[in-house]
Amino acid sequence: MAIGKEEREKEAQRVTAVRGLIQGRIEELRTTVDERRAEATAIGRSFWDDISVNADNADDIIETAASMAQQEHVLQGQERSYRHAQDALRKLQRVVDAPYFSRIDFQERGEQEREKIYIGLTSFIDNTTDEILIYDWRAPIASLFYDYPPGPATYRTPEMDVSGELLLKRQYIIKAGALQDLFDTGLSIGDEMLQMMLSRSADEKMSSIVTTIQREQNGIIRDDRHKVLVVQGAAGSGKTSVALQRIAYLLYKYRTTLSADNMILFSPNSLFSDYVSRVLPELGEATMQQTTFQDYLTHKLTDTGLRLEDPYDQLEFILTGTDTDPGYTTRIQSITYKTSEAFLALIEAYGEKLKGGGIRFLDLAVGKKVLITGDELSERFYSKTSILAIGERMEQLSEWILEQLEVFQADVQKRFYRKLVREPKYMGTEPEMKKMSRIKAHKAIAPLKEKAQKLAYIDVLGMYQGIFADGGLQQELAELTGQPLPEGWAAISAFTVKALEQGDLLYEDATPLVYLKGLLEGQLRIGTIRYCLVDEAQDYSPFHYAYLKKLFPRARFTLLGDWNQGIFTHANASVTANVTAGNAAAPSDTHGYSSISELMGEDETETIRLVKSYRSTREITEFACQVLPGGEPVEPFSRSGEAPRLLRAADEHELDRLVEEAVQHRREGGAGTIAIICKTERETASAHARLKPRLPELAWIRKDTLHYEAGVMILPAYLAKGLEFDAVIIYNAGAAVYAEAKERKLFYTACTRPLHHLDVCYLGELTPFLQGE
Ligand SMILES: Nc1ncnc2c1ncn2[C@@H]1O[C@H](COP(=O)(O)OP(=O)(O)OP(=O)(O)O)[C@@H](O)[C@H]1O
Repeated sequence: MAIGKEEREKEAQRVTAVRGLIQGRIEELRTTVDERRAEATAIGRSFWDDISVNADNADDIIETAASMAQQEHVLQGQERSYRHAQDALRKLQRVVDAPYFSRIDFQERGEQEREKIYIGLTSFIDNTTDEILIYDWRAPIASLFYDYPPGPATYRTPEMDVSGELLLKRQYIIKAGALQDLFDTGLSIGDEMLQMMLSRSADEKMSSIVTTIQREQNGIIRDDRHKVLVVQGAAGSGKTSVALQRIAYLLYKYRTTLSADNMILFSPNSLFSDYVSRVLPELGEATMQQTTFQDYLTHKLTDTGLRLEDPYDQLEFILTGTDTDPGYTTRIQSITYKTSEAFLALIEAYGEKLKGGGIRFLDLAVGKKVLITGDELSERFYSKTSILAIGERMEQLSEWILEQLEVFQADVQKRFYRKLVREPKYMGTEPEMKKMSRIKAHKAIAPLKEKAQKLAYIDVLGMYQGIFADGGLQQELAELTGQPLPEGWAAISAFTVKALEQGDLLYEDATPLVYLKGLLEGQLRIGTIRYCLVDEAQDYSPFHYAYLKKLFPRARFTLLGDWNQGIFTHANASVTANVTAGNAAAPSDTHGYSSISELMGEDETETIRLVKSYRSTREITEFACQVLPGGEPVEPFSRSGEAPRLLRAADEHELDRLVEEAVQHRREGGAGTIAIICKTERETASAHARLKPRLPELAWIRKDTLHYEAGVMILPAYLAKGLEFDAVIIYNAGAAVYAEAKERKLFYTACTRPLHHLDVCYLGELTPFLQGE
């Protein structure tokens, strides 16, 4: 129903009035902030003036201490209230130009009056009337807006469920403090508004979806019943958006007990982290710990001196190699086994066995002089039977080593001193010589102390290598786990030992090594993390999940992925089934999430599907879906656009020309971000070299690129994951490039990146994935 002129006027006046009140509050808060800042600084300055410092007798000392504690308390209080006022000010400054975006009218059952609830990014109360002029979108009642069409509706509060009738649902477009448009919505959250949001151009940074969250998304954002939430969401169904809205929601709901430090979000790469970095500040929340699993591994393995491979290089290997390449099959088998739960069980069995013996210790030496031998350390470690965990025993050993090192240091110092005294050329005074010998002794022993503190005297690498080099140990571990060693074990072992000896730590070895290290060092748990969110969850192996669960024992998990885009799981999925027959841990290509739920504990895991895809036009989504017949269901959003174009080239020269023309065409059509997507880094490099003279502005996105700007860019499909562009040009969708099973999902991922336009260029014959094969 159209909204009458009078009603529009009223709404426009309300916007102006509320804005005026917010502006007034902003002014008040500015003054408060200035005052509190001044007070806090003044207290800091006069801190010592107001304290009676007296240390004549015990009573005076106690009094002085009490006085200091009191002053400090006042100071902390002042600082807190200053920060509080500053936060409030920032929040209001952020919303003053668009104070709210929707309204619902709700009549609670048994009540005569309808309540008008205006919803915005942050709540706002009129100080004189105590009326809530704006509700925070995360308030319990606000969920009515996201969950129901007009009619009967219920929302949940911490105490109870509240039912009633939703009488009106209205949306506003407010810009620069003025009402531009408003409309009432019926069924879902205004198709009109959503259409508008989705028709926009892609940005180089992601935006929040707070004004148009859909019901199924809202359920995930607000879920607090499940310990593990697994979301299988189609490409473009809003998984990343939901993850970020959920973080903001949790920070609001548990604001007295939860801070951003208690949460961690694993993103696929730094480029992606940058892409999503604007959403939380836009929602008024502090950004949180955002990391990649690779960063975590690097941090844990800095001291090993090994060259750590990154997952993209591993993927590049998988994609560019073929079964006929020497060592290819072995590496695939190796990856498969090392990412499985079976290998995790083997490492755990190893950890158990080490309680009784077998830990390898390194000698602690200064230059060639060994101070404590590895054997001595081993003897000491295993001399007493202990009920303590390995990590705790290791800590005790570390303390003992540090004590020994103190003794050595004193000894070394004496020797240095004697040497100086005997040295006729040296004419220093006694205190000078003492000081000098102290410094020298400290310098000599300091690296060993650091080693002891970091437990770097454990030969973790040697022990990990032992799993592959020591036949007796292998058999023992296989028996302990009750699982046979995988197919191709001898070749896998030789291959692993060779890589380690060359100083290379392959990606598939990194997590197991860190895990073994954690078992030995006892530093496996990070108890402060209460929420762990994993985006692109399909790219993590069963080993990763088992590891994350141990790493964050107190955390609730939200794992968001699309097993249609599981390009990393190729090696896990296809071969693990053979290797660990009977072991359900390996994600099968289409049901990865069910095995995750087994891993994380079925009773505590809820799996939710998001099938509606919002990113691309209907034509693009339907086009992409033919690539994966029988894949996860995808339902396109009803936004129409131009059909994807198939552009055939007879030779490479023509291919370059076609791509160039497609770029020009899209640019003339107004596309702001245009991505040329290749299969691999190798293909990207050569395509970039050929296209650059034709397109001088072409930007090459690589795995270490930290952010990108609007414009024309070229990148491999696996880096385009999670990102979106106005127009995508597939560089070469020829049968020579995309034909094998392992390339299918990669191709699908590339096709699902555009918002508005997709051009599929190809050389010679078209990929069978688009010919219904
Ligand atoms: N409720 C919504 N309202 C407005 N836009 C939405 C909504 N849900 C998703 N979108 C938009 O759809 C696009 C895809 O969202 P997002 O990147 O979160 O999806 P995804 O499931 O993580 O995608 P993929 O797995 O393909 O990377 C984004 O532009 C996002 O803003």
